[in-house]
Amino acid sequence: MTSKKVIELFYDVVSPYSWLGFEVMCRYRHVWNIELKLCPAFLGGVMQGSGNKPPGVVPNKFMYMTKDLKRAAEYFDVPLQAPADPFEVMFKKGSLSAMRFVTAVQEQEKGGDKLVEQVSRELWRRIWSEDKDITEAASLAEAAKKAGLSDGVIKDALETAASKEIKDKLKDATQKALDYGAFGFPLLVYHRNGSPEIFFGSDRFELLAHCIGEETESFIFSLTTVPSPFKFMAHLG
Ligand SMILES: N[C@@H](CCC(=O)N[C@@H](CS)C(=O)NCC(=O)O)C(=O)O
Repeated sequence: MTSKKVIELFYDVVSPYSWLGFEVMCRYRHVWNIELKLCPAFLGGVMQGSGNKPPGVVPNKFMYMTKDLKRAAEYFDVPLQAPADPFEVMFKKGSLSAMRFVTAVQEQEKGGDKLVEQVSRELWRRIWSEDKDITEAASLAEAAKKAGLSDGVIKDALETAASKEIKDKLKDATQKALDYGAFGFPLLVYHRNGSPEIFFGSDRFELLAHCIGEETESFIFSLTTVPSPFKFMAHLG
């Protein structure tokens, strides 16, 4: 039995704050005594199921988020840049097919989550760094190829992404987030003695560290010392 504390991370690649939360948790899974479970889900379903509205539809929130994301991306060292038309990207095109694809990759990977981690990161990079499409099959395949998936895995994932099994799996993950009390993403769920405690957003890490018994001070200082993969990848071109 693992002595590690289990933390689930619910996210959607349409959500820029999820990208920040995802990168920080992927870095800290190696520093904290935790087992991180990646839980791809559908933010649109969480919004609908919880009766919430995307923050971007309130003009002042949209303006705040635009600035806040810029400084948070710099702080967390994530190459996040808003697309030219965030409304089209987030609300017209959306992420349903992309999240089904990520779910299909996760299903194929059974047990591990390296491919899910990498393919999620490449999809975020497309939408939230390079202003590229994530709805077409060719776009998903390109992201998966960049993430290091083999042609066979990509072909299978594209085929199964449209199956009832995968659609239901994504629905179940979304419902699970709602059952925990989600109203937005990222959602972190810490299982404290078998009882789930939820944290919303990428700005709750100090509190999470405190709750899981990790040193808050070391977290703050090591924010800049835990290597960001992006610096390393920049050298690779
Ligand atoms: N303060 C949070 C904001 C997170 C956030 O706005 N997430 C969006 C998706 S990108 C959301 O689901 N918002 C729901 C809400 O604000 O009610 C952070 O810094 O991470």
